[in-house]
Amino acid sequence: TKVLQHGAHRVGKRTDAEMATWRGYGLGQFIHWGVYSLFGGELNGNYYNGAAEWIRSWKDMPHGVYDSAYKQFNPASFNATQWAKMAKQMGVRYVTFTTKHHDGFCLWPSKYTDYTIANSPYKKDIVKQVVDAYSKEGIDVYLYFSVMDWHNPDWRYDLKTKEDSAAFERFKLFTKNQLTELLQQYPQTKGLWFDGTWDNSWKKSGAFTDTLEQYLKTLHPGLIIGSRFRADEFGNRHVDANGVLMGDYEQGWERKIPKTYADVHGNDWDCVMTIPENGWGYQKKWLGHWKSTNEILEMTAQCVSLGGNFVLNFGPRADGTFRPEEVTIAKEAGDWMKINSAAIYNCEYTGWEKQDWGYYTKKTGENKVYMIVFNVPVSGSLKIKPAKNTLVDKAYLLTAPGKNLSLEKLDYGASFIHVSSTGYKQPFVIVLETKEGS
Ligand SMILES: C[C@@H]1N[C@@H](C#Cc2ccccc2)[C@H](O)[C@@H]1O
Repeated sequence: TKVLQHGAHRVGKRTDAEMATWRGYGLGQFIHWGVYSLFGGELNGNYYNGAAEWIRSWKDMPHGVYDSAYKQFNPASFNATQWAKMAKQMGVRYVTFTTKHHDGFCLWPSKYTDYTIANSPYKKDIVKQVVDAYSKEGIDVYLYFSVMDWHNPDWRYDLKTKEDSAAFERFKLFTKNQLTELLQQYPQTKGLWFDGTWDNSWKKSGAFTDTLEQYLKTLHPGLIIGSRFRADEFGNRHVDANGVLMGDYEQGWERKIPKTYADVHGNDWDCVMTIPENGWGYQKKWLGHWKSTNEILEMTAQCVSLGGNFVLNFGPRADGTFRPEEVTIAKEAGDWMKINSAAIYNCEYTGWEKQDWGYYTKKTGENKVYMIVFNVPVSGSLKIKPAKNTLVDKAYLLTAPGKNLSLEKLDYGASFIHVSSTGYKQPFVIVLETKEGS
């Protein structure tokens, strides 16, 4: 292993209370909202075929048109309390909200640029309203912050000249100042979700990213920052030159979910996911397939079964309203969570052999394993194979705790649980009460 000055400063998971809370969230919400929401992926009747929040980078989008659009940003229907109540009803336990995306527009009245909500017709501090409303509903708030800032003239993709370096020094100070004001003005914030850190300029600033992360954590003890923030002194991101994760959790699962537990390398992690195939900001047209509630519930179960959290993105319209599809998904997912959240909240990876019917989760610190069943075979026989030295005492539907299901012992430590083979409209949960033994 190499001796690194600016690699990971901890091997293994954080063991403090704040991180234990994060680990148990299970389900979260992402919200992408900003100037890009005004366009919804469209300009003059033509549709941008990329992610709508990247429309400023579209060759058909004159930068002047985009950069003056904030003068139309005036979300008359924005109601942070309604957003927070929709999220509460859905059963999310944390929200990640865009304070500033790649375009550089700040949804808080930053002192360090004029390109902020304070100079829009709306004027009011959106970040404050979101932080206050979600915190009031008991939902923890994390602030998304894009380091890459297309609006700031000192931003550089690479550092090739002395001028580049001089400009980027100014940019690094600007970034530190903005992060300081976010943490000081919104102290309820539990963590920062960084993005736009993939360019050479940032990869060449490993020492700075290390110092800045330590500064932010001193300013805000317990702060949670994922692996997308740092670079080590060799420009490695996420994991340092010794292969050790830099950050409090693995933050690479964007629109993808690990297949096996081995894929997460024993780290904490979350998956952030769009409802359409791609696109985080509001899109007038959802291109291609978009996920049903049952697909979203399956992704949630899959993530929790592998020790992670699932974070679903919503892209409100410029006026502050959500698409009907998003409202429906939040309601339907929430109705399922109301009945079944015991199998999602404060649950972890069981280590039991994965079966085709669905996913196992395990309540942290309890002798309870949950089967979240998505695929009942035509036989109606659900095979289970508990981990070594684990016996199943009894099995019952989460919704019918008093009625034990029949457990038929098989060879090799396996058993069948027999259920009806038809009539399921949505996933259901079976509780296995376990004890040690062979
Ligand atoms: C959380 C998501 N990260 C951002 C991105 C990206 C990206 C950048 C380069 C190549 C592919 C995807 C998206 O705009 C959204 O904010």
